Amino acid sequence: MISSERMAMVDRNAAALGVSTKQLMESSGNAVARAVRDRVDAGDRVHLICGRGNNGGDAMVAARFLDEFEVETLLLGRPGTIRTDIARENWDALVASDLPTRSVADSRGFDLGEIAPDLVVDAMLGTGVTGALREPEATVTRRLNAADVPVLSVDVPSGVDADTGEATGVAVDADAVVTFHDDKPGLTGLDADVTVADIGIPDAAETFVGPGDLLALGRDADSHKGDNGEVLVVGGGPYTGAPALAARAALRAGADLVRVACPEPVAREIQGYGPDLIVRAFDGDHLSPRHVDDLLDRAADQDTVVFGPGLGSDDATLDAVVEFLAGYDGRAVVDADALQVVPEVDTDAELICTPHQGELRKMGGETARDWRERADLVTEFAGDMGHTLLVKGRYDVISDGTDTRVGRTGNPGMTVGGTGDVLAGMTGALAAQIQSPLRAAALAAWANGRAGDSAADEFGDGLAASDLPDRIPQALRDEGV
Ligand SMILES: NC(=O)C1=CN([C@@H]2O[C@H](COP(=O)(O)OP(=O)(O)OC[C@H]3O[C@@H](n4cnc5c(N)ncnc54)[C@H](O)[C@@H]3O)[C@@H](O)[C@H]2O)[C@H](O)CC1
Ligand SMILES: [K+]
Repeated sequence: MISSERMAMVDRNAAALGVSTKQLMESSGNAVARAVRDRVDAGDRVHLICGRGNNGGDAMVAARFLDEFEVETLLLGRPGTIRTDIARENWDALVASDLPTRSVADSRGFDLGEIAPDLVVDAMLGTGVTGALREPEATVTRRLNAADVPVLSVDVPSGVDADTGEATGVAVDADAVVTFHDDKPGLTGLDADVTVADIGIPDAAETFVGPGDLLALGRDADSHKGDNGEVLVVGGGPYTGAPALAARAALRAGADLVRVACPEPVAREIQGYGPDLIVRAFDGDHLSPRHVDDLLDRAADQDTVVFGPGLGSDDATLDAVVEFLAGYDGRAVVDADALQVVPEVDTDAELICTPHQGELRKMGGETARDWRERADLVTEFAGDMGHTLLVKGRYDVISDGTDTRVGRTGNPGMTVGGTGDVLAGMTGALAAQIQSPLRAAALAAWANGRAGDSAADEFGDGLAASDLPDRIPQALRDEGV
């Protein structure tokens, strides 16, 4: 089962792996042809009704595979209004091959003819539908539903929302649907005969985080201050640089406001990093239980809290972590020394834990050399814990116990101290902007590795964690393939 949002990410990841959307359309069209052959006999009449998007494109490909039938390909709209290159190229190929095509500017030109065809292929719209069907699709749909002709829908019956199965307006009442790659939630309730066709998308497009996962980071143009998240970093103690690295990474990953709660000596140092960070010191030189109530107040109106960079593992500090998590019910990234107490804490918080493999074992998790084995172990442990895990390694494994992704970016130079703080800060910022903790953590792992790869291009194994934050914006851009 796959959502249309996730399908778009997987499409993009497939393209980045070298399997272009045009190749996927060719496979989709071939799958449509196979579904046609399952329903009608050689010599029968088949009408393909095409929209102006890639759903239409699928049927334009299918038309090349259906020589044994009497096929007509009908485009709803003028060829110049076909919206994608790959659909238009397939339309042009039909015209150039002198295969029977017709295009109608509106529904007046649409009729099923005196003798209705033996099968109509509905390729007007698929996952690209928005709102109630407009003209000419609406009238064509009504005529189709009124006619007594078998209908095979491509990917989704036109007008039906692939995720919900609902239709805002009219929708094609399909007898059969051939959908691609994986079943769609909106198809389960339909009384149509649904076939799922494999269209050659490599599993890697789903398993490995790629540029498609950036689609989770939709940035609406009119977002204003506070929309892209407020992050509180709680860190510092024996280590002063860690909270600053995490905070700068959060800023560079698009958080609007980043506050740092840290011991006084650390605050003085971070103040030196300039005006971008709002620093709130707490007394003493390490986090203790007496600080927890005030921290819970401050955390209450933040989108995410990044807990742990540089806190150290003093007993009082770990007690404070337990008390904070027991009293916190928001979203938090937990990193470094704070991680070891997570399994014992009963919390309503939505946690993203970012251990390396040593810290995972300290939490009671198991790890393995082979990343596939590690992925299974991490998935199981995340499920047991009820939190999202991002386990860092040559291959990062990210899981919420149900879905699991693997990050393959990064390089050995990143074992230098501090890259984990950058990752924690970026995870906090993305988790403040993306609803799914798993998607936020997967994107953070992938972008952190890309920032590290960019730093390694320049500094080799001499890269420092402080080289990473400024490379995050580029790492979060899809430079296309
Ligand atoms: N990996 C895959 O699953 C692949 C799927 N493919 C097919 O691509 C479509 C999605 O194509 P897309 O171009 O994004 O959108 P559609 O063709 O579904 O529809 C867009 C088209 O429809 C118009 N439109 C949108 N809403 C309405 C409306 N309410 N009324 C009228 N017209 C509407 C819009 O203007 C566009 O013209 C997917 O379903 C698969 O069939 C690819 O083949 C590749 C791989
Ligand atoms: K369709």
